[in-house]
Amino acid sequence: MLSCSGLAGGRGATTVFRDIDLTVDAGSVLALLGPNGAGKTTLLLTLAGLLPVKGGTVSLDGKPLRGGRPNVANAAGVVLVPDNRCLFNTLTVEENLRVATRRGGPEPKAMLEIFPDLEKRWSIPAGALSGGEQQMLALARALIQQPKVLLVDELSMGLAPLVVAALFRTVRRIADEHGCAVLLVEQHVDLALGVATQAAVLRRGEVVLSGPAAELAGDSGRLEQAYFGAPEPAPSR
Ligand SMILES: Nc1ncnc2c1ncn2[C@@H]1O[C@H](COP(=O)(O)OP(=O)(O)OP(=O)(O)O)[C@@H](O)[C@H]1O
Repeated sequence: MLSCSGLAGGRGATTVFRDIDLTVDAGSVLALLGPNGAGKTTLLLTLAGLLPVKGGTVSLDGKPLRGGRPNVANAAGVVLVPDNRCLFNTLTVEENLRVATRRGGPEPKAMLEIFPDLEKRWSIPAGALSGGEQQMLALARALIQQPKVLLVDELSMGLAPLVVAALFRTVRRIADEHGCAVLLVEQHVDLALGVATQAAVLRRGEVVLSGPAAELAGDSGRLEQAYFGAPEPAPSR
């Protein structure tokens, strides 16, 4: 459903990633892994239209998606859950959802089906929620927009592993039940591979390893090498 080919992007005059070929099918989760500074967030922001495309193409359902236009990407069904959540902290849970509703789309209450824990927090400001609840709200605010493609950046940041595991199960449910193509940027490699269909490792702006998530989960050696590069040869005496 979402694919990019030969994609290059970056910040200002700096190219951060290049030659990226990725496809995420409807109903599947692609875990985008890699060390700090590899370019994962920059790639997500580019797919969301928040940073310009410097080369290559992005397409959605086979149709080209013009780069550098967040409103165009969003209207086409690409929705970003940013790593800092970007909630309206002084608005209530319900109000945060209401500002994201679409004409003819679901009402805020419909989100309780998949996020039942938000019900007891319905009328309090988003800024007063726990980190896990805020992340639920950020996901619910994305889901209410009926995304075709969900771009999720470091859902786990600052959260306890048990909370992260529950959130990841919800992400998988969103892919399964809503048919979204999900691109999940994550540092918790094991948790991400546990819910992903496919995975790719980005290092220094290039995809250095990709394949079925279950296959990569069982091959820590290849993953480690993709993260850190080939070991230096031992110095000869
Ligand atoms: N606002 C910015 N202005 C200029 N360069 C930036 C900016 N943000 C990030 N960069 C640079 O872009 C490169 C890729 O950063 P990016 O945040 O995309 O990596 P990442 O893989 O998401 O890493 P992390 O896991 O640490 O968030 C890095 O070299 C970083 O220094």
